[in-house]
Amino acid sequence: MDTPQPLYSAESVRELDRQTIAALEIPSIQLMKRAARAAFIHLRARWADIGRIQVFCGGGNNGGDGYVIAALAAQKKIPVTVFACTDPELLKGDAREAYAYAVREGVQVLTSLTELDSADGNTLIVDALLGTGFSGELRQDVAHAIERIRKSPGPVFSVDIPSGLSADSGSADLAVQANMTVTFIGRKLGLYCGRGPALCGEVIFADLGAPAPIYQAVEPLAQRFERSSLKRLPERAADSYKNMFGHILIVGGDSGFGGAALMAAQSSARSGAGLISLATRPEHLTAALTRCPEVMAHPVISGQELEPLLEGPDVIAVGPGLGRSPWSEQLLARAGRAQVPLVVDADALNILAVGRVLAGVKRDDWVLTPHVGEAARLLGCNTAEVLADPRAAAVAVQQKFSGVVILKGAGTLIAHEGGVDLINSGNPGMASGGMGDLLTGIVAALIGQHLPLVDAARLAVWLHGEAGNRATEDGQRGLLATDLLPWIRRLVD
Ligand SMILES: NC(=O)C1=CN([C@@H]2O[C@H](COP(=O)(O)OP(=O)(O)OC[C@H]3O[C@@H](n4cnc5c(N)ncnc54)[C@H](O)[C@@H]3O)[C@@H](O)[C@H]2O)[C@@H](O)CC1
Ligand SMILES: [K+]
Repeated sequence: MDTPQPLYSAESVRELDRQTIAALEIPSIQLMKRAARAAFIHLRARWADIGRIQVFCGGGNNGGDGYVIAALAAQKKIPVTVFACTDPELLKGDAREAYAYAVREGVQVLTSLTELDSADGNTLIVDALLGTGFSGELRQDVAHAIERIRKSPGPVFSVDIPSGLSADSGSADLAVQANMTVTFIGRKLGLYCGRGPALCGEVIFADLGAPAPIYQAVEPLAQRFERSSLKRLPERAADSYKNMFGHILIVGGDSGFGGAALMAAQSSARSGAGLISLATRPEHLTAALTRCPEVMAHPVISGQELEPLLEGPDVIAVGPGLGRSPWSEQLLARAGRAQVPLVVDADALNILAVGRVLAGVKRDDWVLTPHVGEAARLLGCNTAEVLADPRAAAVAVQQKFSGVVILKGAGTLIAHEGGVDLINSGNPGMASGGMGDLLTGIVAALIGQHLPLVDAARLAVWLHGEAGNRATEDGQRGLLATDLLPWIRRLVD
């Protein structure tokens, strides 16, 4: 198993920069030149035949990287122009030195956007306006430069991070939309969550030769798990029997929402659960048994009828299609008292947020799976606040309710007692009804097969996204949640 990738804050990467310079015993301008060379190599590999380059430079060291890249392009006889967003006279330190280097190499530096030729499809834009030093509201002059980059028809290459994207949170108002981002020394969390995955294009990491021991001393914000770093289910013994792999009870499916509970049951089944029960409105029984006869479907018209069903299962997943009616509240209240691990999703989270049911309850043995809207309700804030810092929101939900919190998104965050994990899998085709119900069923099935809660959450998020990717052979639009089921089965072993 590989170790996960650490994801850092801007402040931590600055510390890594300092430690790298000290450990390598080189002047800081040399590290800047390394960064620019690494960026230039990737840029040339991707756009070997580009006609010309326009480099947009800011007033800090990210701009400094840009000036060095411009100098390297000039050395290779690629037509290159710099737009200096900050008057070069105002540059300091390494950035000033980098500017002088570009001028020595004959690079034309313009200080007004009106003087800059319009970019065409054969113009590569190098975005070196803002890196890890960006904070607060965008200044007008930089905003104009970003708008200009966004209008250019050709490819865009971002140095370290797309300008306007927050390295710490992945939030952005106005930001550069890149085709490729080469990021230095430490991976920034913001590249992988929130708006990051949509803005960065392909992300390439260049460690610039930073020695491995420096990473020990700096705390990351999160750990990124990929397929190779996930704990998997063990092989099954030849003499296995169904009771070894967990009995899952799915509770949900109020009138009008029967499909959600059924899909959670189906995804549990396809993730290897030994036995599956479904507690739902009587009107959904025939459809459930027709679609998935392996499921033991039970009609419940009140919380009382749920009571005997709570005796058998090893894991209970409550929420898919649960609704918010008195029936829904009764079911959540009963399910929430069961002494087995719980997976809590969808309307169960919305009911929890209101606080009439399970008020003040914290459990170490539950997994909460909110999307951004549900997380906002759980925290009593609005979705914009969650989007402004999804990691902080995931941590806040975890602190309020304990257990494991899966905050779903383009970069899904998993907050637990040991820290925060991030998993990028899936695609925009998965923005359709029923996808969350599948995830709930997968998490429950993996817990039922004895993975610790955090490992179950990680593997489930990856499986879910990867199944979504595999299922897009026929396109992303029109992808249905149930299209993922065969893929979940193929990937779970
Ligand atoms: N420190 C080092 O050792 C290295 C740094 N490198 C580069 O340096 C970058 C960090 O450099 P800096 O710390 O100088 O910071 P940046 O260059 O990322 O940002 C500072 C600049 O952004 C402007 N700025 C900040 N907030 C703004 C806002 N809200 N609106 C508009 N403008 C704003 C500041 O006025 C300043 O001009 C990294 O991202 C990386 O690209 C690389 O050269 C590798 C080595
Ligand atoms: K940048």
